[in-house]
Amino acid sequence: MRALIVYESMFGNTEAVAKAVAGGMAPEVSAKVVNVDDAPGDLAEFDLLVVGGPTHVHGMSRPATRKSAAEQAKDGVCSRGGVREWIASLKPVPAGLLAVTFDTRLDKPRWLVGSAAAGAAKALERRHVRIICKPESFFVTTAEPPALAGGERERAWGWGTAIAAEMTAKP
Ligand SMILES: Cc1cc2nc3c(=O)[nH]c(=O)nc-3n(C[C@H](O)[C@H](O)[C@H](O)COP(=O)(O)O)c2cc1C
Repeated sequence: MRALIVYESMFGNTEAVAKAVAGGMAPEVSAKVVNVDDAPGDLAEFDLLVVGGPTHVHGMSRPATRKSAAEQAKDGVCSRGGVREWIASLKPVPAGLLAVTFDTRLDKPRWLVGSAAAGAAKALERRHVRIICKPESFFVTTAEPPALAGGERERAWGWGTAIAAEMTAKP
């Protein structure tokens, strides 16, 4: 079973979550973790797609919000592109491809701060990809630059383990 984990990250937190999710999926699911800037357009070799991005202005990032993040990131950003644009650029996806989405965001009610993962799930569904569990959020602090909140790396690892168990469960 093969998974592709595509992440977008400005300050490194979503990247850290993506790597923890991959760690949690092993060894049942072999996960390839790629920055959205290097993400392939052909998904034929994968059974599961995991897409993660930072929440910007209540949803997936846009060029203007990434520019704003880049101005705050003293050491430069991890990603130049965004998952919104990558999903839109996908060629027809292989039939039967499954997906899950996650984001990083502030630890406040979703109605207040939004969720990039919810937007990414909807965008993938529009591309006829089946979402197999509800979008998940991992929390960052309000520090500058933001950092993963305590315990979130471990929670991401556990989320990866749960998804791998779901994928490999016998019917
Ligand atoms: C331009 C901008 C807009 C943001 N808007 C939101 C928001 O609407 N809701 C939220 O919870 N966090 C918001 N944040 C905080 C980001 O979610 C946070 O920077 C991100 O999760 C960090 O992940 P990264 O290190 O992978 O970039 C915003 C951050 C930036 C730079």
